[in-house]
Amino acid sequence: MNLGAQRLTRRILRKAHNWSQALSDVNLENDTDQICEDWLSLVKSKDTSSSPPHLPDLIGITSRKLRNVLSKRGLEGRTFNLFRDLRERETYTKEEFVGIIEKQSDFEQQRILNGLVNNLKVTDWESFEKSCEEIFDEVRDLEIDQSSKLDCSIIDRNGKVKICRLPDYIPQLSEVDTSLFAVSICTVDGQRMHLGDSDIYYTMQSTSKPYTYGITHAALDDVLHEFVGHEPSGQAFNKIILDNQGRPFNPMINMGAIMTCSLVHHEQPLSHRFNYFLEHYKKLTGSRSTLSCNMPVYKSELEVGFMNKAAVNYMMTMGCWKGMIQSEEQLLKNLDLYYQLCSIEVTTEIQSIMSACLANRGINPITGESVLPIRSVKRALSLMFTCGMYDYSGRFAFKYGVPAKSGVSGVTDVVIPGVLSMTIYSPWLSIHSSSSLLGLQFIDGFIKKFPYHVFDSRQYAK
Ligand SMILES: NC(=O)CC[C@H](N)C(=O)O
Repeated sequence: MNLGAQRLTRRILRKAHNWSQALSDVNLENDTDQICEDWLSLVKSKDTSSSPPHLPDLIGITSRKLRNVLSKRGLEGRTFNLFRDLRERETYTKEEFVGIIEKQSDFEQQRILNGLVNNLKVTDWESFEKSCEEIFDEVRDLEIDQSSKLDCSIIDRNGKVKICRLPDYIPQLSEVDTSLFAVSICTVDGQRMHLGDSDIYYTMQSTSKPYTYGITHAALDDVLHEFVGHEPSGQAFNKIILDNQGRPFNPMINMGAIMTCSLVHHEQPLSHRFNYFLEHYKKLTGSRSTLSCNMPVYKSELEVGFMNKAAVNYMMTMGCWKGMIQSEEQLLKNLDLYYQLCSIEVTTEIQSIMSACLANRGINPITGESVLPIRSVKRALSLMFTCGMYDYSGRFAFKYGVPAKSGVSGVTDVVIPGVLSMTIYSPWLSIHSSSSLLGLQFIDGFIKKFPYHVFDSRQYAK
């Protein structure tokens, strides 16, 4: 957090810093009955070596009570360091409790306070969650008629038949459990919701592209656009095509993403370059645990990615690297790096935090860390809006009006700037959009229910 933001946070904290008042809700969170029961069993227990405490002393604040209040508002206990410092069974007086809260970082204290006074992006979390669950259940129950290992048809929410297929051009991607379906949502205040198989790992594929772009843009600024454009191509993601200045059309399609990731630290060993991206990806997840590649998927792409090989050869022939690359070995290293980024494994729980950084000006809503500069986030979101869904981007923007990015593993990231992000995963791809059909269906239900289409003026109404 920069100095200005820290000062501001402190000021807000001091002003609203009546913890006693803020915590009154927690006290009302009535589990007094449980405490009485515990007390009675203590009194009745045979252990008379120490006299039982007075009942009123026990009716204080517990970690569990605070956790419950925050979780009803979408703030998960596991995202706070505070709960590591609090003992589960102990009951604290308000003063003791406040003392422990005040040991946490300013950012965390602000999050706790926001949770307690419900100063959050989604104020009626419980009904929001219920609506999302209803949409999720409706989409999960859509009729799927599987005609072969790779093909199926699905009757969508509007009763239309949609033909779907698994992306067998990367053989490992078709070796998947097609019944998987997961949605995770994360608001800019770090309120989170997970539905379905949200702890199952999949590879990010093209949903890595906005992050790779943001990280590269942060390092190189608009110089990067000397090598890659910003127009939608109107073509499939793997089409071999350059714009009228001889650049890949944009960083959201394969050619553009290969070019983008090749530009930073290109003189360094591949291991260093991969690690550079990985470290940034990790900060976006806000987690201390490592991220890694799915080896079979990575190898599968290397083995059979003939279109991408043709694409880099074509770009080389056309001088797209402007002399930066001299040999075939250097050329293929860039493709290798691109494949590594596509094969990074995440769950929707993890990825929704990454996309929430894009919704939140580049700041991780869980850790408070500023991971990407706002100017790079702005550009990444514009590109997602106009080019993120490949040759379906225009129709998607028209219908749903939100920045989004899809990947052939069946994942879709949606960002509603200043509000929330969602990551949806389900492997069946609509043959029209190369995007997850159930993902599109969830978005359809969500945007019909909540007016987040950028041109839906209801969301700006006072
Ligand atoms: N649309 C995608 O997700 C494509 C990514 C995939 N790794 C490829 O290069 O073809």
